[in-house]
Amino acid sequence: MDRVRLLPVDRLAVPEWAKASAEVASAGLLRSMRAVPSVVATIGALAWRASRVLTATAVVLQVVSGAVTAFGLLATTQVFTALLQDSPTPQRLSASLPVLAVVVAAVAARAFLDSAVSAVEASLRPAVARSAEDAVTAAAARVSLISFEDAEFQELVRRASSDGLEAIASSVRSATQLISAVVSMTAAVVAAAVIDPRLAVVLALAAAADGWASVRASRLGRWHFLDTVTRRMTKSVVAEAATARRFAVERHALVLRERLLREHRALTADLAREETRLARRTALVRLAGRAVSGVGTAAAYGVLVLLLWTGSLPLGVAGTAVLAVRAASAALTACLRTVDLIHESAPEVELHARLLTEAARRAERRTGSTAPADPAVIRLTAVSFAYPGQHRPAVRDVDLTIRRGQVIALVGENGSGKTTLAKLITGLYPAGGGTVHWDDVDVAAADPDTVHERVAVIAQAPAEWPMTAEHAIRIGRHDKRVPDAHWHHALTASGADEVLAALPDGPDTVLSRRFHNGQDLSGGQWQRIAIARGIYRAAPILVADEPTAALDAKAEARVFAALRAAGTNRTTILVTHRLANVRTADWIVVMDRGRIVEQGTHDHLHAAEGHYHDLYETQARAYR
Ligand SMILES: Nc1ncnc2c1ncn2[C@@H]1O[C@H](COP(=O)(O)OP(=O)(O)OP(=O)(O)O)[C@@H](O)[C@H]1O
Repeated sequence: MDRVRLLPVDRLAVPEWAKASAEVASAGLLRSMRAVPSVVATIGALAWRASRVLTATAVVLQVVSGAVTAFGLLATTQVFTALLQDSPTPQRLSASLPVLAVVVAAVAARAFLDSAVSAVEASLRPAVARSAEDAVTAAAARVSLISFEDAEFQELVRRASSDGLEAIASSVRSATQLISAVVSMTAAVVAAAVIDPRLAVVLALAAAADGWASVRASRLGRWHFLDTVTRRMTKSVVAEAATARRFAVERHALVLRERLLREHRALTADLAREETRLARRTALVRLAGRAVSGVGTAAAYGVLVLLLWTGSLPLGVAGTAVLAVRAASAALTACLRTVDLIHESAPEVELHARLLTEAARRAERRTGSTAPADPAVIRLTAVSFAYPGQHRPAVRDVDLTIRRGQVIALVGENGSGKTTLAKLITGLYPAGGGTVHWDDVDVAAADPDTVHERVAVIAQAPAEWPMTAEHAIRIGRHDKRVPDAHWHHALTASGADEVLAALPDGPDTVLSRRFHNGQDLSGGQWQRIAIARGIYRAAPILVADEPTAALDAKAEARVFAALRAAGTNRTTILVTHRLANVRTADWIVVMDRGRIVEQGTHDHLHAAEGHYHDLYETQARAYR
């Protein structure tokens, strides 16, 4: 069997987000504890916002529960003291009965309060999750368009909406458990200290070892996660390549299925071996923890016996001490575990606040200034633009004037900056340097919605809107009633009329294969729908970015005729490599490596025998 490696697993770098786990894995208990207040505060604030009543109820129940526990323990001392009196048994029993009833009532109350806390937490968790999810979705939806080009921000959105929300939901439980454990422990320690302060020391001894073992085991789990994270990611990439629809045709045609399966199996076996190794090491650590804990508990009881022996602790009090030791031990172990869990989820919980802050910074600002409804002149002055995280500008030092009603063609080689320039002209992307004016309004200072209202875009890779065919066309003007003359024009000019006629339910056909009666379209059919959507939007500025790349010759001719026929009502920015179609454009702008290298009419540029002439002649030769 060949050892298939489509990805160089051993050389893949651990992603940035996973590195936070290394920090958690190497942290000591004190560092873990320092992470707790901020997580508990974040969760508390989210809970308070989600439901004040439930949050307040949870806190009150926890405090009452602690008070009842302490009270119960103190009352137990009375029971023991009554039982251990120097008198006949029936008398001792009857003397202890009233306090015994109090102890039983305290135990019952504690059980009831614990259930109530669980019930409140069960209602609070989904409420917090819902409110956090709503905040994340709203924040991510309201950012400016350019934010979607920023890979780091996109990664933050992705992680805050998956890992972040999960961590918040689980931290609600951890925070409740931590508070519960702290309250129980405080109750036991307070009760012990009231009886005899030396007992408080005894309690700490007994609980420490078990807590150490549980923290150590979870550290092992985290190192294991770091060791295997790139292999897990590779496995999921391979699984996707082996099963996802978007790879299906090439997967079959390239006869890749068995290779992918073999790689998937090899990775799965490798990870399974690591899991087994981890399970073995964890079991050993837990065993060691139990052993040390046993010694700790023995030491605690030893101290108790010593106190009894020396007569410095009455027998009745010692009985209560045993109960307090057990309660505190369980509470301290739970406490350490939850501290560890909270520290572990801290980086993910923190994503929530980070996303909200970052999204607020990137939110489309409202300036109150309105873009002109139908600009007569669009003027770019020394415009430059670099994509987020890129040093090299995609567009540099562009000066350009466009007049209403013109068809402007942007031409040039792949990557020369045509699409980017079209987005700058239409105010979809903000200029990094220089200015874009629509009449006398600086587009950067106008409310983005008022700018977008004036623009229709036929994108290079149009969105395949998963809705009915009719709505996929109407979506840019859903306030208008169809059918009207404009609707028919959009359908016939784009050739979408033929697409609708061929669909099983016509315009009502759902364009998504996720639904049983849904339908997918061919590339050219999707493009016709996108062109119809662009024309139907009837905006004063239309950007058509490679609108006919997937169209047949007849449909292409129809579309270009329609774009040219828009007349003085519409300014059209046409990005295309089909130079035969730009001959009739009013103005041709030739781009090379982000700069405008030539501009003019076809005749003028062709006669100049420069860059445009070369591009044009190369294509024309192929037809001659
Ligand atoms: N989202 C992005 N992030 C980073 N760089 C980008 C992004 N989109 C485009 N670029 C870069 O910006 C430059 C201009 O790209 P643009 O898409 O404007 O070119 P184009 O002329 O429209 O190309 P094509 O003819 O291939 O469509 C290219 O170097 C490209 O690699």
